Amino acid sequence: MNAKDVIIACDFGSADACLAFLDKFKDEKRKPFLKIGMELFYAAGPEIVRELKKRGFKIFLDLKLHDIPNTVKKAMKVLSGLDVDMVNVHAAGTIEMMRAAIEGLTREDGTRPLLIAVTQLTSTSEKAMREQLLIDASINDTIAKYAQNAKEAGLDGVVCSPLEASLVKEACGNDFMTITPGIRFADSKADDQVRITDPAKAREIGSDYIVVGRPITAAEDPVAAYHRCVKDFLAIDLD
Ligand SMILES: O=C(O)c1cc(=O)[nH]c(=O)n1[C@@H]1O[C@H](COP(=O)(O)O)[C@@H](O)[C@H]1O
Repeated sequence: MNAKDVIIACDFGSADACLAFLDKFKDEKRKPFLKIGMELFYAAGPEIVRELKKRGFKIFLDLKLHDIPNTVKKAMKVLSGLDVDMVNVHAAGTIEMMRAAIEGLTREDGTRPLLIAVTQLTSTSEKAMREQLLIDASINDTIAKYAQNAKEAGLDGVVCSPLEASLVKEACGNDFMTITPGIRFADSKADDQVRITDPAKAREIGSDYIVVGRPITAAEDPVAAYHRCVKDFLAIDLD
């Protein structure tokens, strides 16, 4: 069975802001799994990744690569050297691009970080997909197909909304991982997310990892919000 965890999206504009946020978690028994996305990586560079690895955090480096296969392969080789735990690409880059990503990511000793593919962003509605991207298939069929492509390329799983976790498992098997942003507590606002649900429902549908940003980072008490996610998603009481 896949490991399950809550990943905090550290979407901050500087290393200092991120480290100040993480200071709030310094007395926690459970070290949170962290996601570093474009904002923090572009602001603080690889150094913030090294610093957080040195502090013992697991890191999902979310740079959503999407380019020609050769470029993705070479970029992945660089990211692999950062010793992160998980990285991602856009499945829309094709099976060839995803295969190149794995090649670049695989180190000389055969090890590599987990590689997952974004299917359709959780901010995309079926209407936007149809009218702007000219994809006529349903969201569910599109996600199942992109997940199958990712599996065929040899990836470990996909990013999708928690609402689609069970259909990905049906299409690709239980071991194929589902990493699911688009998490909101029933009493929090959706912001720019469209395909959302709460941590308890994500657990019920079968997500392996939930990715939670603003409901934790913008909360009055981020540690309490993290505990709430862990309790609802993992049934572990940290209080
Ligand atoms: O790849 C991702 O992590 C991702 C894919 C996706 O489809 N939707 C999505 O929201 N994300 C990321 O997940 C995080 C969600 O943040 P919040 O909306 O603040 O919880 C952000 O850092 C997004 O970049």
